[in-house]
Amino acid sequence: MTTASPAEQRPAGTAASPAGGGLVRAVTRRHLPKIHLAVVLGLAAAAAGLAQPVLIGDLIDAVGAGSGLVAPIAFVVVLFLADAALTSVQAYVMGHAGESIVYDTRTALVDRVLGADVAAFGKLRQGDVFARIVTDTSILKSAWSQSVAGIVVDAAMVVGGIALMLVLDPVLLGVTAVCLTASGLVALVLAKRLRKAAQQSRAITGDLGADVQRALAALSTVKACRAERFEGYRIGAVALRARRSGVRVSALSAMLSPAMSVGLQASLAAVIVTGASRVAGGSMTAADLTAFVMYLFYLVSPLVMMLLGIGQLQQGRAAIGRIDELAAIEQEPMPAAPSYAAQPWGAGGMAVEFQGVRFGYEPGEPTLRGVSFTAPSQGLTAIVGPSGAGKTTLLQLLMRFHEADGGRILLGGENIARLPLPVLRGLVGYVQQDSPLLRGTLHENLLYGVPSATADDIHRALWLAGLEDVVRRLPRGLSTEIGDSGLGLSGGQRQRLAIARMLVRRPAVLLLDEATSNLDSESELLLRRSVRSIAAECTVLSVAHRMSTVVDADRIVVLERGMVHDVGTHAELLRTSPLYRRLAAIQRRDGEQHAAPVHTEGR
Ligand SMILES: Nc1ncnc2c1ncn2[C@@H]1O[C@H](COP(=O)(O)OP(=O)(O)OP(=O)(O)O)[C@@H](O)[C@H]1O
Repeated sequence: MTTASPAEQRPAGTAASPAGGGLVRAVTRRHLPKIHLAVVLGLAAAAAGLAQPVLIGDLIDAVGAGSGLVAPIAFVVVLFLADAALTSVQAYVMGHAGESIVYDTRTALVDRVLGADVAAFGKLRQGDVFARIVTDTSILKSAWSQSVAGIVVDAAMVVGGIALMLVLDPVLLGVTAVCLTASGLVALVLAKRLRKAAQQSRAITGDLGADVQRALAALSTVKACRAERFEGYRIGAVALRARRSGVRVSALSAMLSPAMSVGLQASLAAVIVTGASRVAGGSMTAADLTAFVMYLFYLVSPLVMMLLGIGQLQQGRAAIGRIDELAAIEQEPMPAAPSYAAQPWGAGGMAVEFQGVRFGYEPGEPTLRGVSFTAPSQGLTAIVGPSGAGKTTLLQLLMRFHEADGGRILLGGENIARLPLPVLRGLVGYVQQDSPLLRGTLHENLLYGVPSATADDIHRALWLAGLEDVVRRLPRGLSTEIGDSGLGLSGGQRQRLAIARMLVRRPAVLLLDEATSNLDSESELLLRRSVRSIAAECTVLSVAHRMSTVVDADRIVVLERGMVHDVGTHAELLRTSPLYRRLAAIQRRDGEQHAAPVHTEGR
């Protein structure tokens, strides 16, 4: 086993991917060459487009003068073709850049979320996180990369067009400018509102994702409580808010381009009337008027596109804000190159020692108030106590999901605060309450996180967890598919599979959190045997729910209100610990009615 020094560990809040500076900006910077190429291609296409009215004006002059038409026609055709080719290549390059930005942002965001500090992640709504990773990032393509490049090209087209119109006839340009300025101001106001509406819409979409995820994650509970309609109405209400805000965004977007079109149509009417009188008065040629009107038409598309692009950019900025916010989530301290080699089978366990450990989830509200006890390097140590005593919290501190506020936790004599996280989590296996199984085969579940595990590792883990016979009886064996949450397996089988999955990793210490809460008597007996076998191989620290599992333990730690009350064997504690006797009595009384947990609701 090699370990990295704390200095090599990445401090919380900083990571390989930038958080504070804005993830999207950093990712976009990586793809700037492609965006620049797209802009250059777009500008070349714009130049080809802008030259067309001049050449068509020349063609009209040539027709009027009766001179040769072959060269002017050839120029116009070449420009048309060049314009079309440049535009399509530009669209492809831009699309490629957009997809690459979306891909890089998604993968970086997933890394940030997977590497997040457990407490920081716990404060987020999972559906909203999902919406940010999947939906908000998809907006980046159209609303960020494409619109930025599009705006640059369209703006160049507009500026170029206006310059050429100025050369052709400044008076007509003045008439055009008055009409366009009025509609431009309206468009700017609309764009501002659009940004606000888009921000709201993105936030409501996040709420919707969070609510749908909440209902789906607890579908059985929803059905058991006959709350389908309630959830339907609740989600429907958020969906209605999403619809309303989406409609508002669509309405504002829809008003943007007509606002400009009205200005253009008014300009066109004014230019034709003014231009016709200037041609009649001899101060302008018919060819110049034709070219001017063509420029006006040429301006329509880039102007409208530019305004649409600004609208999209506003929507994109709302998404970028949400993405950057998620990317800034606090990170666990991970070494740059995690290193851990699994223990060989039979290598034995590691002693776990809590020395005056203090911890509170909230400041001023201590959950653990100086916990001290030792779990020897082999055998089963059970932790019992009333509900809310802090049993699960103890295990989570040992996994370093949270950092202790005071005291030390030693693993094999080493302070776990000094162990790199991958090493610590390689040494300690944690089977939490309702350990989720993953959609896929039994085999995939067992190999989860340890693709290098051998067939021997798997068989030994299955044997220790008492699952060998169960798997042998399945027609498809380890290739049997299990659904989300392990649908298709009994509660006991699910739990033992979760334990086997941890055992494949060959941990030195196995933490079982209320691993027998779901089991019937037969499954529980099987599991008790398994735990005994496992305890012969490594340290087992088990938050026990039932007296029957505690009776076997080599050592029982009785926890109450965040403090160790007593430590001993079952027989010793029955003699010496009033609290333990009381817990046992409650369990016995309940057990006569039905097999119930060993803990009581806090006192
Ligand atoms: N993420 C959290 N944020 C804030 N408080 C928490 C959090 N998790 C647990 N607590 C609180 O910490 C206390 C100890 O919780 P813990 O889950 O460790 O108790 P426990 O002994 O395992 O209880 P049980 O037997 O009911 O599972 C409880 O008062 C609980 O409400």
